[in-house]
Amino acid sequence: MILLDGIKTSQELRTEIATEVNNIVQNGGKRPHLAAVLVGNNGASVTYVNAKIKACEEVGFTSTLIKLSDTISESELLLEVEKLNSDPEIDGFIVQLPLPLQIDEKKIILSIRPEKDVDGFHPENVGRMALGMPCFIPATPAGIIELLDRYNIETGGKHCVVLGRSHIVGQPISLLMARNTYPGNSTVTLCHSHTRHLSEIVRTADILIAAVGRPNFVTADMVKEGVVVIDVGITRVVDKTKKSGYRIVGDVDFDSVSQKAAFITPVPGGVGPMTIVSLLKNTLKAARGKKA
Ligand SMILES: NC(=O)C1=CN([C@@H]2O[C@H](COP(=O)(O)OP(=O)(O)OC[C@H]3O[C@@H](n4cnc5c(N)ncnc54)[C@H](OP(=O)(O)O)[C@@H]3O)[C@@H](O)[C@H]2O)C=CC1
Ligand SMILES: Nc1nc(=O)c2c([nH]1)NC[C@@H]1CN(c3ccc(C(=O)N[C@@H](CCC(=O)O)C(=O)O)cc3)C=[N+]21
Repeated sequence: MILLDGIKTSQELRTEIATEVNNIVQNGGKRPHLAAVLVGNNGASVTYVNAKIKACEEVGFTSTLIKLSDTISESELLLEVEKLNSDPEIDGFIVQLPLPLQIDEKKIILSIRPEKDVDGFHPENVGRMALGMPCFIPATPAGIIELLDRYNIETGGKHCVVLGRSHIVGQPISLLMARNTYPGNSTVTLCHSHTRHLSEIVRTADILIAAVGRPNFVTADMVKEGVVVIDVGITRVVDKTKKSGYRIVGDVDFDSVSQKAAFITPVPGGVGPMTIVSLLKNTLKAARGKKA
């Protein structure tokens, strides 16, 4: 079994990005600038946004964190987005999801300028991705593709089973695995809560991408020998032995599944760090795009 090490791989990528930032600055260019909007103080969201800001500092980006109250109205948040849209200093920005119930996420996503939409959530970017046109690919699927690529994992002609059809993970990774470039050219089956005979389908997977958000959902009896396993799931479970009071559990029962897998991502330390570095890559691309 080979561990798909997201910490090591993302560190390599961060070093590459930092080198490019240095080149830009030495040639008189401006540092890429990412802004993140955080509404409220949901524990996981605070952790992720802080991790994104820290990653920006590491590669030499400028970053701005905009913290807003969870009682903010939709129109107030739309105004914040508009400010970022029209601020020439900002190359790209994200609005951390989920948002409070009084705010319609779709409206917010639609209001983001596609050229600054480094999350790749705007319909223009989603449509472009589906058509294989230049776009921002959402960070989590982009990170998975990068990991497969860096470990030279064969994907052509393989059966890739995706668990979960969310717009931020399951749906885009299904499209990417099916497209006609490497990594891709897989035969994709997309499963969700209405899928029948899910275990039987998973057992036929050469590549399994799990994004359901249910701890230890995939067990060893459900996978075949030699499977490549990408575990996207992140669930916090109470653990009093930890200083934080919780530990993070993936969608895959790592201890048993890793005994049958050829490659597997750990949780934490797999897809998560790749997501963050992919956001940096998108921001670098946004910064470059403006010059062209
Ligand atoms: N590592 C990273 O960078 C990231 C990790 N995550 C994590 O990935 C997980 C998934 O997140 P996200 O994609 O936002 O998921 P959502 O919660 O939006 O969607 C979950 C999907 O799983 C499906 N599902 C749920 N239960 C079952 C079941 N019993 N059988 C089959 N399908 C099921 C749902 O089906 P249906 O559509 O029918 O409801 C849905 O499509 C979470 O743990 C999240 O924290 C998310 C983003 C990034
Ligand atoms: N607009 C928006 N864009 C997102 O990209 C987005 C979002 N909203 N909302 C939530 C999900 C989730 N997500 C993660 C990012 C990093 C880790 C990550 O770094 N995970 C670490 C562990 C972090 C921890 O300690 O909790 C790891 O897996 O090693 C996890 C999850 C981005 N998302």
